[in-house]
Amino acid sequence: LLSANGENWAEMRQFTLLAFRKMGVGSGLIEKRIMAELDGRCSELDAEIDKNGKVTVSVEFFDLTVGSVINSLLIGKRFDENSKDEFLKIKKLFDDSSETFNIFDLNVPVWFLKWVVPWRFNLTWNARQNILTHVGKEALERLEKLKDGTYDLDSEDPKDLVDCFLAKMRSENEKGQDGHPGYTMDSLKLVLHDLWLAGQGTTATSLYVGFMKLVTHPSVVLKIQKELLKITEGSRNLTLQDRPNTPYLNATIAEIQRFTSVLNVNFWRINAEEISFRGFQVPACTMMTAQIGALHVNEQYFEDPEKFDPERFLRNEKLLQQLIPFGIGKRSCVGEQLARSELYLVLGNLLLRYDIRAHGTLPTNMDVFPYSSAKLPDTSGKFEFRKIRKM
Ligand code: HEM
Repeated sequence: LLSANGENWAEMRQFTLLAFRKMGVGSGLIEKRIMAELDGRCSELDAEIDKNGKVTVSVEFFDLTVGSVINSLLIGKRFDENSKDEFLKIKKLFDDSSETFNIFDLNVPVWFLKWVVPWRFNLTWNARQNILTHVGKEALERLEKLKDGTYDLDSEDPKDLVDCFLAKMRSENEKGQDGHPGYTMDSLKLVLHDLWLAGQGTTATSLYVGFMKLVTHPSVVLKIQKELLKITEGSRNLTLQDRPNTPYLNATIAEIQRFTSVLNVNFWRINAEEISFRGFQVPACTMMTAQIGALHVNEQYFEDPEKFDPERFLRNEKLLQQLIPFGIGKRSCVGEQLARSELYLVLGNLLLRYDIRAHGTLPTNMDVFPYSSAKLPDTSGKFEFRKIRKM
């Protein structure tokens, strides 16, 4: 999905979007999955609050919440007490490799990286192999169970993406020569790997950066809480159906996404024909990318871009169209709906349930590796959660 092109990419992208829809992305079903995960994580926090009156929360909380949602959507398992260390280990390896992976690695041939800077190549390679092994193990076990008859697929009610893929693989195999050749176990592992990778850090980083901004802007938090209390009367969770009635929360999420601008560069495009752009003649077949992060701090569109100001999106509703955190066009983010649901439900419901403050001094550096492929904030910041109301 991420690095493929042409027919196979198009097939896998279409499959993924369809599979997400079958599993309820874009409907109330995904809300159930997200809220079940959030409730599970919050009950751990509440147990600590019952004992000590407050709990200290680090970036791990967001990593585990988002990681569990994506893991259960892909391979049907959340990260609980027994498996969370495995997740945090894979995450650490991946974070270490992200620090070095940048535009250089995206541009030079793999053989060059392997021979000239093998340590760098191995860092990235090992991190990716770990994710592949983690998601691949589950897929292979499922296939074995299918073969020995101890598991059956329900293509109308798939448990996760592995179920969707295996059902599709079976139906394509049954077509013989006419079946699509892309549905193999190797493809499944790569699709799982790409979705796990793309769906995890992006959303968790946005939530972490969001709370970093919120604790330093208490007036924004008060406005959100007032808005949320008005519609929920403090007696129920916030749901996706509430979105049209929470303009201030929506604007705050937009401002958080503008600030986070997770990806420093978009994925590559190749122009099919020669184009003229601002006086430059760009020949056909040129690799190009857009810097979304640069657009999001462009003063022409976002006045005083360094200021955290959710109300800019309320003063000018058209501004939302200038914000493209998920990219645009045919290679735009396939996880956009899932990510939007997670940001809304997690941010909104945490603010309804807890009084959230900074714990100690917060780091100010929002991009420790400005030349890496993704924005990587200093994640040493911690928060203090105190209970406002039980849900
Ligand atoms: C706040 C969270 C997220 C942000 C900001 C984000 C951002 C992006 C951006 C900017 C792109 C490149 C778009 C382009 O080149 O035009 C992208 C692509 C992609 N994203 Fe996301 N993403 C997020 C969450 C997710 C999630 C949750 C998933 C999956 C579960 C996901 C899967 C992907 C995939 C597979 C692609 C490649 C699509 C393709 O090449 O066809 N993303 N994302």
